[in-house]
Parts: sequence; structure tokens; C-alpha cells
Amino acid sequence: MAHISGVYINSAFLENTLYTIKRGIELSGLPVEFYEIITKPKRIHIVYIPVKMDSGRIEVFEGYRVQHNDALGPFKGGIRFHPEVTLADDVALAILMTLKNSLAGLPYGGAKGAVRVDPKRLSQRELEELSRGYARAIAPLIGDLVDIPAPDVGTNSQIMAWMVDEYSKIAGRNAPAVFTSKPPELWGNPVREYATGFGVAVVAREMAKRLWDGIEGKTVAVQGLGNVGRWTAYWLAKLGAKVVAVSDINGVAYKKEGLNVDIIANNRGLGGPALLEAFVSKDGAQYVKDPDAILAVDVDIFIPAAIENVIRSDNAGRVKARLVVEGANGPTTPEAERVLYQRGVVVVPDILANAGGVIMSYLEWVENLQWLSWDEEETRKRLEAIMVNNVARVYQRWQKEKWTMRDAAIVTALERIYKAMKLRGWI
Ligand SMILES: NC(=O)c1ccc[n+]([C@@H]2O[C@H](COP(=O)([O-])OP(=O)(O)OC[C@H]3O[C@@H](n4cnc5c(N)ncnc54)[C@H](O)[C@@H]3O)[C@@H](O)[C@H]2O)c1
Repeated sequence: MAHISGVYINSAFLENTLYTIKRGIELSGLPVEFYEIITKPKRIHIVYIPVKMDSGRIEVFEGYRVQHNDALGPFKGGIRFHPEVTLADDVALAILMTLKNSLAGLPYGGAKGAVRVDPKRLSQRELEELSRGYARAIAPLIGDLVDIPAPDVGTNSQIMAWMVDEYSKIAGRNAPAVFTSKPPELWGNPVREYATGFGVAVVAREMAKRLWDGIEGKTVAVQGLGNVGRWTAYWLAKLGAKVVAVSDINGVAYKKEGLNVDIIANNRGLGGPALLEAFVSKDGAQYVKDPDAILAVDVDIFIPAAIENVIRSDNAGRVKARLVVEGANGPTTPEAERVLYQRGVVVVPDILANAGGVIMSYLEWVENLQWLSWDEEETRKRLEAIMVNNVARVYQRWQKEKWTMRDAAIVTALERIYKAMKLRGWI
């Protein structure tokens, strides 16, 4: 049982997150008291948001903002709109943001917000009212140097536009740097659309340089054709890899000679299944109906970029790739990771591999604070430089120990937070 805020919360997700921290502290040799501090959020806020529904009736939604740790800088983390999200989940997500921001070398602590709602059930007007209501409820708690939210599951750049507008009205001034991942027309940056996938591709290239002779001609399979999967496939091909297979919930598109990824850039409006179909009809790819077949394609690099828990102990033996780069959050179970480790398969953990989104958020914030905007190429170069540096740091740490790369990443993240807290005199 996780003990948070005087309440015992039964949450497997929070338990797993606390276990990750405990293991990281044990491996790193940091003092055990650090565990007590780093597993407790600095503040937990619960808010209630009344919304007048289209039917005329008032519905009250419950929301949270968990501000976990700000030793390294202002709190930073997304806002999730999901019907089943709990306070315990939000605490776990906030803790993971603290680790992710630390590992990425950003001047940020970690936070996460959530509203218990199924956004698909709301009309556009109801969604706007809820988003503005949530922004009003948390307005006294956030700020461009205090806590900077962004989108997460169930929220997007339009919702950020409503929230930044609502906050600006309250502040009596335009306040662009309080939310990130805004539309390019409203102080956002065009790189955001593909930042996470681009980052995953850069990480794969950096690992290929270290493990082999480079990414050129290496074969790749990508699971998932959503925001992360499609742009990972696109950029990997642009960086010189041969993307031979992509998949979505419906099946796999396979082409031995390598898929034409320009189909991705030329069909931005298409959903995953339609994009898969386009590879078959326009690029002559072979269609395989079983979506799980992607796992066993004979490639050098496998990128799970769809959902969590796809590589498990029952199927880890089928993975033929020698390098797995986690585009999705939590795609490999701990048991599967042990199987892969014993077989010599290198797994680059999510916390390192998919940090491109939050790093792009940081760049947008830096632009907004100075009222300037970098062009697309300049922004991409800055994002790439940070990702390259992060891989180098974790790789170096990993080489020194007989750990998994995930262990090396967690320890690196924890050490940076610990040092900041120690210097501040918090511990
Ligand atoms: N979007 C980001 O910037 C970002 C940043 C960091 C991490 N992530 C993580 O990356 C993952 C994907 O996020 P996204 O934004 O691309 O989501 P998304 O909803 O845009 O796409 C997910 C895709 O996965 C597909 N899918 C679902 N089940 C599948 C299966 N069994 N086999 C193959 N495909 C399947 C879906 O059809 C969809 O196309 C999630 O774990 C998310 O938490 C996303």
C-alpha cells in the first residue's frame, strides 16, 4: 500500500513507481532517507469544476494538480483528461515527470494535472468550458516561473490555447509561457507536432553509432502509427535507416526494400489505420492481418510506440531485434526486460527515449519568456543537441555498471535531484 497524504491508496501504478525509485536509490547508494522525501509530493491540490452542459444541467468534475518536486526548477507536467484517472495515478505521473525532467537536464521539477472526464463524451462547447474552468481553478497555483502545464492523454494544443487565454484574462496580460505545446499561431512551435518521434529517431541513431557502425541501412520495425510512431518512422528513414515494417491496431505493413515514409508527411490528416492502408495501396507494402506480428519481424531495431505492456515474458522470446527503443511509455514489463537483458538485447528506456516532447516544451517556454521565435530548423537543431547529450550521459553511466539502461537512467535522474536538494539544504 502506498502511503500518500495520510490516505492509503491501493494503486498498482503508484506501487510500481515507488518500487522504481526504491531500486534506483539502492543501486545508486544514495541515503535511504532520500526515499522518504522523494516519494512525497510537495503539494496535492483537488479542484471541482462546475460545467453547464448543453442539456442545461450542471455537472461537477473532479480535477487534480499534483506538484511533486521543484528542487531543479518550476514544476512542469501535463494535464490528463481521462474518465478513470485517480489521484494516486496523478501522484505517480507527477513523480515520473520529476525523474524525466531531471534526466533530460531541464531546469524543471515535476507535476501532473488531471480531470476525471471522458472528453469524447463532451461537445466542443462543453470541452472548452471545462478547460477554462480547470485553468481558473489552478490559476493561483501555476505561473511561468512556478508551474507550467502542457497536454497529456485526452488534451491537445486547442485545449492549451483555451487555457492560456483564460489565464491571460485573469492575469490581465498575455502570459504565453504558462502553458506549453500551444498551436504555432499562438506562441507554439511547428516542431512540436513531431518532436517526440524525432527524438526517438535521434536516440536510435545515437545508440546505433555506439553499438554498431551507425544507423545507415539498419532495418527497423515501428509499432503504432499515432503521433509518436509515425514521426519516429519518418525521421528514422530520413536519418538513413530502412523502415521495413509499421503497424497499427489493425495489422502490419511490410516491405523488404523499405517503406516510402513521405506517405506520412503527405497524409498528415490520416488516422493510423488509414495510413497503414496507404502504405499497402500506394507503396506496394505487404499487409499482415495480425498486429502482434510486428514484434517478431527480423530487424535490427524495434520501436514499440503504441501502448504499454506490449513486450511481456510470454512474447519477449519472439523479439528478433538487438536494440529496442521505447517510444511508448511502459511498453516492456520488468519480467520481459529481464528476458531481453539475458539474451543481450539492449532496451533504451522510455524516460530517455521519448523525452523529445517535454524538451520541445522547454524550448517553447524559453522562446515565450523572451518573446522570440526560432524557425523550425533552428528549433530542431536545439532539440537534437539536447537528445544527443542525454544519450551520451546515460550511455556512459550504463557502461560503468552491469545494469540495464533503465537502471542507469533512473539513477542518473535521482542523483541530479538529490544533489540539488542537498545544495539547497533540504536534506
Ligand atoms: N505524443 C507524445 O508526445 C508522447 C510523448 C511521450 C510519450 N508518449 C507515449 O507514446 C505512446 C503513444 O502515444 P501517441 O501520442 O502516439 O498516441 P496515439 O493515440 O496518437 O497513437 C497510438 C497508436 O497506437 C495504436 N495502437 C494501439 N494498440 C496497438 C497495438 N496493439 N498494436 C499496434 N498499434 C496499436 C493506435 O491505433 C494508435 O495509432 C503512449 O504510450 C504515450 O504515453 C507520447
